[in-house]
Amino acid sequence: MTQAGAPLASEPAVELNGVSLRYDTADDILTDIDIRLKPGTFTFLTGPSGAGKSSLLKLLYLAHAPTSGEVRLFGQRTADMSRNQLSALRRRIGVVFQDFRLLDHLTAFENVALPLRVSGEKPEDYRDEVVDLVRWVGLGERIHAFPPALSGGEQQRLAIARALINKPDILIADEPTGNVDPDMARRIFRLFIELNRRLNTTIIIATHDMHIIREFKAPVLKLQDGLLFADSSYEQA
Ligand SMILES: Nc1ncnc2c1ncn2[C@@H]1O[C@H](COP(=O)(O)OP(=O)(O)OP(=O)(O)O)[C@@H](O)[C@H]1O
Repeated sequence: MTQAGAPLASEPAVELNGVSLRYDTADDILTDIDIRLKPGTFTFLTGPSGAGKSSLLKLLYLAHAPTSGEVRLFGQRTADMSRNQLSALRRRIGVVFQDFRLLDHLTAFENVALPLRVSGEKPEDYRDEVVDLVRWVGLGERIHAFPPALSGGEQQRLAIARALINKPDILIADEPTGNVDPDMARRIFRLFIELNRRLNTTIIIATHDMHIIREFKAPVLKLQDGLLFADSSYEQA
């Protein structure tokens, strides 16, 4: 089997083949989903509340395994992987969670640095990189603040910085503008677009926000009753 490493240019970054997901319920939450996303693409995932968006994202960031079908990332079949291989693959995926999951007792700087600290890097080696990233998301003045003292938009941007510190090949964000006003939502999306263009990061964003989808024209995958549809209506906006 291929080891975790740089994606082959010809392989999709994300590939789902006939994926279904059922929790401990009788019915499928997701049914027979096929997705292929090339490296460097930007994709929206939308659909009504309860349609299964978060569940689908969890399959992509390897928090759940599908009930049937296969999930491949960077051309590698994830079902056959050992724990170490899955951990290596997860390090290539940045996730911005719906509820941020920031640690309240750590400063903005420490929250962003945490993934590097956990992987054994020394503060003197990562300090500048963390400061640059915190500035890039517009929180340079708030770098020593603790999350409870930050606004919703500031916490959101801090969660984005933390998801990016490992320079992931894939960024997955679940409703990243759910708690912010339209101006802040636009500002956050500009960061995602810049990241996608500058670093060729593959980006998948679940959102209900049709204004954002229309404004930032990108392919849309729509979930409805557990089925996935490609929606090209953004082209007419
Ligand atoms: N761990 C779980 N165990 C059992 N059922 C679950 C679990 N997680 C989600 N569900 C159910 O799966 C369905 C899809 O939930 P999911 O959170 O994926 O939808 P969503 O489209 O992200 O919704 P929203 O837009 O409201 O966040 C819902 O009916 C939910 O209750």
